[in-house]
Amino acid sequence: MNHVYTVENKEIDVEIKKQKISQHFASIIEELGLDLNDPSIKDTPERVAKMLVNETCNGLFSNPPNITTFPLDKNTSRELVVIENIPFSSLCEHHFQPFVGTATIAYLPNDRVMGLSKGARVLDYFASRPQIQERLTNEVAAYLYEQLNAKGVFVMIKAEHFCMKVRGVKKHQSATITTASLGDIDKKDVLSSIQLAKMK
Ligand SMILES: Nc1nc2c(ncn2[C@@H]2O[C@H](COP(=O)(O)OP(=O)(O)OP(=O)(O)O)[C@@H](O)[C@H]2O)c(=O)[nH]1
Ligand SMILES: [Zn+2]
Repeated sequence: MNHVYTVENKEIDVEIKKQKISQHFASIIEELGLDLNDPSIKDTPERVAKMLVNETCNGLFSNPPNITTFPLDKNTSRELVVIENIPFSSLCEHHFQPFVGTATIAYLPNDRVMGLSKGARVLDYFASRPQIQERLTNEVAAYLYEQLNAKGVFVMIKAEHFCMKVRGVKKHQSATITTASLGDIDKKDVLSSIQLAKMK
């Protein structure tokens, strides 16, 4: 297996990255006064490094997914496509605590439609890096807008931040909603589509 990836023209050896992060995290554990020889803790530096590189920060060490698209023919709707309630988790760059929620992705096709799963793949890719929610919202919208050659793209994210739940202000119930609209799309049309679909 090749462990060297080229991201934005930079070669990254993820195995070396994991080793270095593991060493740094071992220092943090030691500094906290915990026993690195404890059988339950001894592999924690490696576990944390593996989690960061392979999972929660993997978007820093990999390239964005390819988007499968299909040409629009004369029998295919050219109207708004809305994919709602896509769950995700990401990492707040201020405290390295998770933020967790759902996204709604909508686009107005131009000449192609997107494979439906690809919106969720793009969300997961950009979510896998430390950041703020506003940037995540905009990155997902910008990537889809460019890749789909869409008339317009709208992304809405609703998330709970653990940095606000388990520490700091400790506001367990609050959620943050962020939106990004690019091109020719009216967020009111997206929201009324969602409302219409809920009507019995
Ligand atoms: N805009 C934005 N702010 C965020 C996000 N995630 C965390 N924050 C905020 O970033 C701010 C960092 O503030 P600081 O004052 O530097 O950090 P702090 O002293 O730990 O702040 P408290 O969380 O209030 O204890 C906090 O208000 C967080 O709630 C995000 O996704 N978007
Ligand atoms: Zn946060």
